[in-house]
Amino acid sequence: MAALSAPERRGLLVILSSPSGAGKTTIARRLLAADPAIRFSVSATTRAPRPGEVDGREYHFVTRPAFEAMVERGELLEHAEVFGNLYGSPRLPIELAMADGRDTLFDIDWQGGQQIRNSALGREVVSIFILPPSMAELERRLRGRGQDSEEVIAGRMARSMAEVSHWAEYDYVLVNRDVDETEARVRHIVEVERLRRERQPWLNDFVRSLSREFEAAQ
Ligand SMILES: Nc1ncnc2c1ncn2[C@@H]1O[C@H](COP(=O)(O)OP(=O)(O)OP(=O)(O)O)[C@@H](O)[C@H]1O
Ligand SMILES: Nc1nc2c(ncn2[C@@H]2O[C@H](COP(=O)(O)O)[C@@H](O)[C@H]2O)c(=O)[nH]1
Repeated sequence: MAALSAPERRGLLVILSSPSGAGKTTIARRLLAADPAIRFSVSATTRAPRPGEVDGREYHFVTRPAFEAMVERGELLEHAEVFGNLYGSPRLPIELAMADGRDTLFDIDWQGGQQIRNSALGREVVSIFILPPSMAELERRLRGRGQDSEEVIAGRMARSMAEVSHWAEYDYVLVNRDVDETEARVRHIVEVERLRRERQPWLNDFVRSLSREFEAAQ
């Protein structure tokens, strides 16, 4: 009989969203370092790189016409304008990971989260919204990051409640007070979601084998 080509389990699409500065990139980096079974969806963006950001690692930095051509060719699973720049998740690496039963982590805004949840891949989505402990702390974190001008920080603070207003669309909501605690909670969520029955197709064969063993012992 031909070998089954289906993966042992379906890959998860883990979406992290939050107002800018609440800490999702920090949490995403820690999760990726701790869990080699999960890969990061490197977005395309028209935003300029921040100091230390590397093309192809944090983002694929592209021009607006190049981004628009990707949209035109259907190469992005979702895309949105955020803070005046375009951002989008390349479709091909996500589909390859899913076909292989590997998990993908997204650091995207609510618009992208909504588009992926409403796509054909929506059943595989686990969405997590991260809240700051307070708006004053959010502003402190944006400033403390030391990578954005006062004008950019003011723009992101001005948009923060618009992002927060989508919190109830997410499966899980965490307040990021302590980074170790938030990381641990996100890891627990991923572990538990991997154990959902529908994400373990091999269980059908396994339970059939238990049944055969049971019958043989009668
Ligand atoms: N629990 C925490 N306590 C204190 N500082 C934190 C915590 N989590 C993250 N930070 C700090 O807050 C700043 C913003 O975090 P980060 O860049 O991860 O936010 P973000 O949500 O990814 O923002 P953006 O949407 O702009 O990418 C960073 O300097 C980070 O080190
Ligand atoms: N809809 C999408 N949003 C994205 C994507 N990549 C990042 N983002 C979100 O944009 C803001 C700003 O990010 P920054 O790196 O400029 O601070 C933040 O909320 C990200 O989550 C994407 O592919 N699609």
